[in-house]
Amino acid sequence: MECRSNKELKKFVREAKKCAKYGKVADYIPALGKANPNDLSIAIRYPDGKCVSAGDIDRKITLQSISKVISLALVLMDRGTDEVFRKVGMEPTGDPFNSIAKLETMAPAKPLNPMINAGALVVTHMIEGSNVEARLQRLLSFIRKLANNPEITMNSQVANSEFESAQLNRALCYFLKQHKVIDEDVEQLIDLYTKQCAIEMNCLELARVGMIFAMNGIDPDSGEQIIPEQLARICKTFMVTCGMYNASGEFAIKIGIPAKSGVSGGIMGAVPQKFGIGIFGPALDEKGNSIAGIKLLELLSETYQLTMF
Ligand SMILES: NC(=O)CC[C@H](N)C(=O)O
Repeated sequence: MECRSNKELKKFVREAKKCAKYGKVADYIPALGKANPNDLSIAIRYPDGKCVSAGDIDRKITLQSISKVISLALVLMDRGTDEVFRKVGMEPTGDPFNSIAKLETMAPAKPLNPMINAGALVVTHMIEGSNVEARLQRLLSFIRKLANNPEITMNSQVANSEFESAQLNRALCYFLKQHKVIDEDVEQLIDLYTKQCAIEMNCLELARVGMIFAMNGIDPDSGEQIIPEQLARICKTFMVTCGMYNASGEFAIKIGIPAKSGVSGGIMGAVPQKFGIGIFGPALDEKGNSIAGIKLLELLSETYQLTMF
């Protein structure tokens, strides 16, 4: 059984919205602090082209940490698994996404996984190109293909706002540079990383990207294998084990689908072989996940038995 009507989805959104008041909009990136905590929207994109949605689905949101799974797919395609996993690990962490603690206790200083900031910075470091602009364009053209919109771009106001305030991410970079995990100029890497996080799209496009992962890298509209199957599987596995930060275990038990969230309040879901989900609900819980977005996924998972376990 699947949700195939906007009306039904609206009912779930109304119910899930009730818990938005218990969350808080992220404001450590000042530009994100302006979001309305009561917003909640969702789109579901099926491989047969059908789409159902509820809420303000034209509103664009910045990807933030959702971009980590996309940059990982690109870098795995460009450099192969051996090179990538020499520099970043495959294990979940019980720490918050921006924590520096485990880096210090790991020898060599290898970030535990690509979904925490330390690991994502290493992945972004590996995006190929001669300068920041060329590397950003490379990532953007990949994302435009996944979302099927050649106009997708980044929000420079949000990028600048994060660039000004990303001192913790700078600290992670300097630590990684000291230990020779990265070797580029830190300001340059922060420039590219904050631009990557500020790439924006609406829920429908986010659901389409989720669908490509759900379909193991195939674009069902064109039949093209955009991401090799084995690499799409790796990305989905990280979504399950680390995609919801240090709440990934509870999320796997309660909801049971590969998903990746971002501090803008976005969640991208990939229900294997079935559909992609894009959610926007900016009020976050204490771990940085959309509080109403998780409730909404819980309701959907219960109703339509979406768990993959
Ligand atoms: N969890 C997130 O979405 C983090 C992304 C954000 N740009 C940061 O690095 O802090």
